[in-house]
Amino acid sequence: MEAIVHDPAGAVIGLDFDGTLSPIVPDPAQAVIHPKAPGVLAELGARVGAVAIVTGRPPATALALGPGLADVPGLVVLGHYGFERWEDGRVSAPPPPPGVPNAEAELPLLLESLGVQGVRIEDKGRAVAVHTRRSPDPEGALAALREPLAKLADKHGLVIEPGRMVLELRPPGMDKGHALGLFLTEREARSVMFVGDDLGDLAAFDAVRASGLPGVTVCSGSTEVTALAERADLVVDGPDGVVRLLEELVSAITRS
Ligand SMILES: O=P(O)(O)OC[C@H]1O[C@H](O[C@H]2O[C@H](CO)[C@@H](O)[C@H](O)[C@H]2O)[C@H](O)[C@@H](O)[C@@H]1O
Repeated sequence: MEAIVHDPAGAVIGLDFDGTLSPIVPDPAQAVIHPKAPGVLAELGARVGAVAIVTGRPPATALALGPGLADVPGLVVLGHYGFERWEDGRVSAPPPPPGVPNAEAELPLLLESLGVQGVRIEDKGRAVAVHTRRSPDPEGALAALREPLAKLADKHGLVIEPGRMVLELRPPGMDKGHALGLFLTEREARSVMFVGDDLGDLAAFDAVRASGLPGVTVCSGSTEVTALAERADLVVDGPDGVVRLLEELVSAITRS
């Protein structure tokens, strides 16, 4: 943290979206960014080298669920685990993989045959997520789906990304660690902080360590996922705690 405060122009601040900047809610479409997050990110964006949101969401969705984010100075959104990039109002991305619509077409019949209740499909364009949070038995449904969805993903050249009451079928070849590592190199970062809450963020924690830069990994803590807290330098209390930490960081940079 000291390196970030003393040389903010060299710092990259990476943040996950759901569970980190946006509190977890039952319906993914109803998620909304913490009301104080866009403001504090704007303060930060004006002071550090770069602020990047690294998320499993498509960038357009993260921006729609985060009104005000588009005004954060220099913000970059690395969405779809890094496959899609939003910057200066423009999205760049490789062509969408054909495996996703094919797998998605098979999902309704597969879910029916498994008899799991209350499971929701989220069409994400270049990925498809199967959510169990609103099932009567979210953990049980997740366990019942793990193997059949892994087989379906494999059949269509996709991989499974596990998360908080969700299994996502997405193309291989990218993760948050790779995305963050490339971004740190591109920006010639001299320090880094990454904040996340879910299993997909572990790769970004690894990228912080692998960069060899002075870096800090922060877990947006929850009772749902404990693996991240065990690996983090710092654990804060969910999105409220993340916002407080960012406010403290802005104050420390301003004072120094
Ligand atoms: O990388 P992230 O920004 O953390 O995105 C990961 C997934 O987040 C979303 O699902 C999660 O948040 C939902 C809304 O709070 C919640 O209902 C769900 O249980 C969580 O898993 C999103 O819907 C997925 O597409 C993202 O991949």
